Amino acid sequence: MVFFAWKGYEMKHIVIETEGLVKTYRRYRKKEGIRGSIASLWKREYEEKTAVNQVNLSVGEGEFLGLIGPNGAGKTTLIKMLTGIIAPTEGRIDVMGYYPNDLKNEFKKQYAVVMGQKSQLFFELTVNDTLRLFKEIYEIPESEYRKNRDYFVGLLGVQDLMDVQVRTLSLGERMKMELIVALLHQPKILFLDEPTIGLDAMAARQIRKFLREVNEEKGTTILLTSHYMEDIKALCRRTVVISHGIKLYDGSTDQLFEQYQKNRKVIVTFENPVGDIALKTDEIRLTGNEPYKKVYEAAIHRTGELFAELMRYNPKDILVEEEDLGAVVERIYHAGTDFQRTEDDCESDEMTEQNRNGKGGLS
Ligand SMILES: Nc1ncnc2c1ncn2[C@@H]1O[C@H](COP(=O)(O)OP(=O)(O)OP(=O)(O)O)[C@@H](O)[C@H]1O
Repeated sequence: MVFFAWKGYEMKHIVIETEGLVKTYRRYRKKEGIRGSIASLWKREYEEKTAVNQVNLSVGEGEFLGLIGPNGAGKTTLIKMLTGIIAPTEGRIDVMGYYPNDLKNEFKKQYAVVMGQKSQLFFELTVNDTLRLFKEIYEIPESEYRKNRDYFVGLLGVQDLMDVQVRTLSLGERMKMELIVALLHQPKILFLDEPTIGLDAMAARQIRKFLREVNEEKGTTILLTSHYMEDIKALCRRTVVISHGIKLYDGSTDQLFEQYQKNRKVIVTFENPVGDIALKTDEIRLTGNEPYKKVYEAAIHRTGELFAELMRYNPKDILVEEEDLGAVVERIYHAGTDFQRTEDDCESDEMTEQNRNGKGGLS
């Protein structure tokens, strides 16, 4: 694989380091139907799935790192290894001087993990009681607890929700509470797996603002996975892209989008029904066509032209979204293999070596 050096970041004290990290799962496979069930009583068939494959990663203290990749890329598996939930199959892993899967208490007190799809709150308790419970679990002294609670509650503006039962919170409110609970003990590293999943634009924006502030003010190292390019663009100076468990890119987020994001998604709605508005170019494609709504995929440099055309139809609203992650990942993947074919020289050898050392760039 190929690599270009990324000079945009000076690595400070390293808090996460992996070398040749591999996780292979073994899962049971059963053929369909009763015959399959009976056959499996005698002979069980297993398949192996390498979810994370030879990943080298170094994360400096205070970094806000994005981790992106399509479904099944291995992001959650990587986070589970970094937080000690599962042990790696191979490779070296060091998080703040610990081997995470030893699950030492001192280690567990220094990080927090928030998974958008799983809650660690107690649904029957009120928010206040839930926070108190976590104070006890993490053995946080009273004054520190009050100071941290007031700071985070104030920052997210959720003072009015402290006495309500967790089960009555909306999705966005619940995610805010998950973040407060996770940060109460002032962890050095915060792992976030899809924290804005399912949230409306307003709640997602508030959470992004909050996370930026926590990273800047408290110096918390944050590792964020998200399917939303907006999250990554707004928050992470550096991004790692993985696909099929392999690290494809490790470097500047700006550079990633400049080089590999070619299109924008444009969604336009109308008061009155409108027929086809197709532009005669491959660079602006109509991908959704309903009487009151059209969806386009347009090359970034041609969006102006598209807007001009749409304005002629008196649109109610025009929304511009980032391109889907899958297309960007595919482009990175092909860029890597094309480059490898044409520039098989000393420079790329040297770069590949640097990449093995986990120092960043297209791998
Ligand atoms: N416990 C498990 N046993 C067997 N295979 C697993 C297990 N957990 C995950 N996998 C497989 O490993 C691969 C990586 O899964 P993982 O959940 O890490 O991906 P992901 O990048 O987080 O995906 P998503 O974005 O969909 O959450 C997938 O192919 C998945 O089916």
